[in-house]
Amino acid sequence: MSETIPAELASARGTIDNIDAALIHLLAERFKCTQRVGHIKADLGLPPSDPGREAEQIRRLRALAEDAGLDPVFAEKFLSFIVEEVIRHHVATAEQRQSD
Ligand SMILES: C=C(O[C@@H]1C=C(C(=O)O)C=C[C@H]1O)C(=O)O
Repeated sequence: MSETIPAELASARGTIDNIDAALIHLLAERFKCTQRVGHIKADLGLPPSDPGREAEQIRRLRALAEDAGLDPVFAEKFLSFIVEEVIRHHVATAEQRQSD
């Protein structure tokens, strides 16, 4: 089915695609950084998760979201989704270290 997309819609979608690409690159850099943290923790025998640090991040990101006009509940859910994955990686890194 061929349909003509209005120029304004195509332009908005182009911006969405650019933002999504930026998000993917930002997430990739964040995960490279948390991977380093995972190795440091494994070296030092620190636990994979740090609930105190997470509470501080939630407080900070909720405030940033409110200032930016983003739903703070969504911001917290988004952070928790990412942190859950990071902790899974940290557990795997620690287990790998123990079996080496
Ligand atoms: C990256 C860390 O490990 C975990 C993951 C966090 C994150 O992804 O921001 C924050 C706290 C920790 O539960 C850390 O301790 O800094």
